[in-house]
Amino acid sequence: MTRPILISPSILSADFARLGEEVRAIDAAGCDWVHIDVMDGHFVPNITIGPNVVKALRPHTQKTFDVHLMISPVDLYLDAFAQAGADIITVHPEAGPHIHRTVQHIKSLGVKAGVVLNPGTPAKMLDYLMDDVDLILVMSVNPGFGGQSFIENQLRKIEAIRKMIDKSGRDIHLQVDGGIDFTTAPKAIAAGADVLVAGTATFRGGPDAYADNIRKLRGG
Ligand SMILES: O=C(CO)[C@@H](O)[C@H](O)COP(=O)(O)O
Ligand SMILES: [Fe+2]
Repeated sequence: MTRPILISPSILSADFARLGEEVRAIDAAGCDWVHIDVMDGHFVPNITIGPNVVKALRPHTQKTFDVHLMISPVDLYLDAFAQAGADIITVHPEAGPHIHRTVQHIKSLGVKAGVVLNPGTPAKMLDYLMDDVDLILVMSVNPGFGGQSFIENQLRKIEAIRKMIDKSGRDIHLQVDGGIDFTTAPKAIAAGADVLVAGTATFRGGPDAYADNIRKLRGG
């Protein structure tokens, strides 16, 4: 089955001194979504941005803001990211005590809810979330940094989750994040992913290269 492939560039690899311009540039270059990595220096060993920056970026594009929260405890900050303009909020089950409650909370804010699995987290933990999630994200690196190498055995997890989604009959995006480039993108798509996050591979070469990079990642 062929499904549309969406590209969500991670702005972690953008020039942070010119973030608004960078978001406009990837929008003009044909990205589908904008992936925003939020890190707290506690859940992951890196610190990035908070809701104020998301809010400041919101006027620069109308594309979907795909916000990947790597913060713990996560529940305290869901409202702030929704108010800042997130369209999708994706959370790690390890970042709070009650993942089912966290998913309901996100949905109650009128935002789509994603759940993200670290490389060591099994697909099985999704069993009782399939009725509620809008997106499942498979991390193909350990979270915290851009520019890491794709962990090949996550392809098996993507295949397993694709089967779970098809069986559910629900419209759930299957996203993959980490080490996605022109070699690994086709493997992730073949395994069943329909949304590719790519930081390094989108922003490599500067603004003149973004459109080409996005087109190649999509398989065009
Ligand atoms: O969430 C993360 C890392 O924790 C990612 O979104 C990275 O930002 C992806 O970067 P590349 O591997 O594509 O460079
Ligand atoms: Fe991410």
